[in-house]
Amino acid sequence: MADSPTAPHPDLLALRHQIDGVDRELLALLNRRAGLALKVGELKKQEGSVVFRPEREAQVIDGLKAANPGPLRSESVAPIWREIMSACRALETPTRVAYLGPAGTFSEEAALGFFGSSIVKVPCANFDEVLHNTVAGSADFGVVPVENSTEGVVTRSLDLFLTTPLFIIGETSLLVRHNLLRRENSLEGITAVCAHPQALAQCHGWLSLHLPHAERRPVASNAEGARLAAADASIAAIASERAGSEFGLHVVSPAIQDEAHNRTRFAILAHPDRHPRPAASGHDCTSLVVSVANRPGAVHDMLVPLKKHDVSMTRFESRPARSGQWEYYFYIDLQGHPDQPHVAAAMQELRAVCAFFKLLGTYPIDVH
Ligand SMILES: O=C(O)C(=O)C[C@]1(C(=O)O)C=C[C@@H](O)C=C1
Repeated sequence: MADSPTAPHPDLLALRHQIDGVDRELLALLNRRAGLALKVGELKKQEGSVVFRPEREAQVIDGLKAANPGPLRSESVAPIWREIMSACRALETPTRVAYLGPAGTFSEEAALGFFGSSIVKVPCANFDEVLHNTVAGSADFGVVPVENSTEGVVTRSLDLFLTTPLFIIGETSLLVRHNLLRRENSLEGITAVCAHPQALAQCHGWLSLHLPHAERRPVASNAEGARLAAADASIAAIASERAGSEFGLHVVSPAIQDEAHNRTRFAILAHPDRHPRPAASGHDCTSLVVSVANRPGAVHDMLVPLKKHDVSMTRFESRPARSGQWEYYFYIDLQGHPDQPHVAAAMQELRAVCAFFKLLGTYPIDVH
């Protein structure tokens, strides 16, 4: 039953009074924490070391999740402390993050989810520009999508990894819900649907069923599609709810992606000259790209060191080397950190059997 505006229940008033008291205590504690982070920041400045430590943040969250007595849900712990640490980090130094813009993209959501909202946003026109800004130093970190659970790898990102001097220092994954957005709250009269090619592909089944005659028009980002839909009532966009409110559009149909559990995984990149490789956190992933000679058994030989040293492979992806010789690059994720002797030994032996070997990064596994 709805609250009566005139006579709130006396117990409700008493409970709210207690909540106000707890909030004041929390605020005092958060400020005490912020004061300590400021001191850490001073120390780091003296030592000339970097502020953002993904492995430390992962350990803080892991530790709190393990210690959480409830009733606060365990999955609430990570987002709350990510925001707290984001605010503390911002007191130490600004964190400039490049991602595929404009406002309202899933890349922006991934950047905010990973770094928290106390960041300086550097929205970019495409993935190449994200990497360029991060290499040039106009951003401290770059965020790019790597793979989607429905559509597979984001090929442009993997191809860029091959040559970039940047290093992967973190990962984050996002549940991607696509919505059909439009100025009018109806499906009538839609002549074109504008979205990023990945989003169009992830909603292929729904579009064929509900808008079979509408043109599917690929654009640079979903937010760009939303911008076009805001300017023309005959255009619909596929984008997040956030993009919808950003551009004043109706959610005509929510969650139109063909897979209910459609997730996209993003890599967080930094320049190794300005950011050290994250130390081992205890739950780490190491990403490599390798190639082997085009001869029988070469791929098998590549896997032998991993089996020998008991290193799990969590991902194995191939991309054509574009040599015209049916040669491939293999993108491999290993469980563990090169500071662990068995991982180091496996990597050393793997390197010896590879024609090409590049360490893409080592980073804490995403914690939810
Ligand atoms: O422990 C540190 O190194 C800090 O700077 C503090 C803190 C935090 O708020 O807990 C903030 C930023 C770092 O990324 C890690 C942790």
